[in-house]
Amino acid sequence: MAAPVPAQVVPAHTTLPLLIITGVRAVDPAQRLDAVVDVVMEGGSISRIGRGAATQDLLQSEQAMVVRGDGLLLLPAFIDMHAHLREPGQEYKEDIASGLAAAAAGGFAHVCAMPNTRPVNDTRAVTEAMIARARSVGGPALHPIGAITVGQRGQELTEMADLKEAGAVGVSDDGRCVTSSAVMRRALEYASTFDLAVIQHAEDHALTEGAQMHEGAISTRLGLRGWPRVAEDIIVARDVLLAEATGARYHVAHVSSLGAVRILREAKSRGISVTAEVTPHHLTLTDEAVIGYDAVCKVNPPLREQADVDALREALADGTIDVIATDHAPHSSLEKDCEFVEASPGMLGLELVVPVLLGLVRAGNLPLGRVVDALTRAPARVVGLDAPTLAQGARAELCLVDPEHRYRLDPSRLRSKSRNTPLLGRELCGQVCLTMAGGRIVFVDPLIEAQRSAPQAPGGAGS
Ligand SMILES: NC(=O)N[C@@H](CC(=O)O)C(=O)O
Ligand SMILES: [Zn+2]
Repeated sequence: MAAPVPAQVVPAHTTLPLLIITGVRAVDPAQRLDAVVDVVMEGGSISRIGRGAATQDLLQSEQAMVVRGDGLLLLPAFIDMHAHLREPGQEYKEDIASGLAAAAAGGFAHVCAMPNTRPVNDTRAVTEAMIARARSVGGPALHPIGAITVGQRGQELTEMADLKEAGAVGVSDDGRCVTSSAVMRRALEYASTFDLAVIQHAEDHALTEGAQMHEGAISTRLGLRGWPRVAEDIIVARDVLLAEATGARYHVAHVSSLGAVRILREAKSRGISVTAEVTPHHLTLTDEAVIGYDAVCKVNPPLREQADVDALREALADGTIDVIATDHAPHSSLEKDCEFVEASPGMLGLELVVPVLLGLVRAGNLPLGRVVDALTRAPARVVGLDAPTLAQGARAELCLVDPEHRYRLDPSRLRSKSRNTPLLGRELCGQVCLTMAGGRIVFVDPLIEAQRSAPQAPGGAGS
């Protein structure tokens, strides 16, 4: 049955008329799905999913491209609600094209771009320019996040109505904290009239002046100025009170401390409208990584202690932390191959999410379904996007992953323009083989393509 329908014409990149993935383990928390199925995509949408969905007729169709899914995982494509793509203004670190290429290679169909660009994205013009640039590039969709305050200077609110109309999906002064309680209160009130999430970079700057890393035994030993946990906790506590007082939606970026987790848990139990995100690096690394003064491990907020890592994992597992976001923060060798105290904070994230998080799943720290939810439905709710899903009829936005593929991370593999990750040269396990966004293929791993594109049925290799 089910003869192939004529392919719809979809602009840019590739939409295969008939793409079939057979016998793949599909995990989609939106449908409570975790089963081995066939998935049939026609004209960029999922037309059939289930056991035996790939009928002989379909498999033998002239147009069919068949991928054997045995041993692979099929997931809804991810949304990153926190990435720094550096365009406009710092294209030597990253630009929208390289950032979106990195996102596609990482399994993402949607990327939210933080506004700490040059100029700051605090106007309709910058928001529109970023979206236009991303459309011309193709690939994953870009959703700008506008600034909360003009120039991210923490004083005067931006024209949020304009930003929203231009396509911004949230507001943040990320990189800087909105430290004034009065400004934060007005920001929450104003943003809530447009249903924009206010995303806080929680750092009491008065407590972090000159800070290089987490404040603790290791910072003392290394003689580096520390950023104490309480600098994060104070802001989260204050903002929770402001969210309660205003009834507005509040989101904490890159939570790193066990104190912030405790405050968030209590706030949620009292029904306050707060959400939070954690990065893969804060889920896996501690301040011990800084011991060799390697600037690649300098990041804001800083890598903390094992007790914080444990609290973050637990919070993500129980839903106190909603979202996994990369905080992809590319920097060139100019900002990183220098004295630790001179280096800029930040590390890459987009291309490393799958191996890092599968490591946690494999070690029994987090269930796979929760990880997928935190990369899809949870961020979709915060920024108001439709979450990718593997449901029948849905536009194909998915990623195919080889969870057992082992490799050493070679810098030449990275699509990002920058190289600032402590994982370079490390052995990783887990590789994205294929990403689809907006119904189109936006990434195919060349190695895996060669291994897997052999047609299964006569006349099967459509192109
Ligand atoms: N995370 C970082 O260490 N750096 C970010 C800013 C930020 O997210 O605070 C950057 O833009 O480089
Ligand atoms: Zn930040």
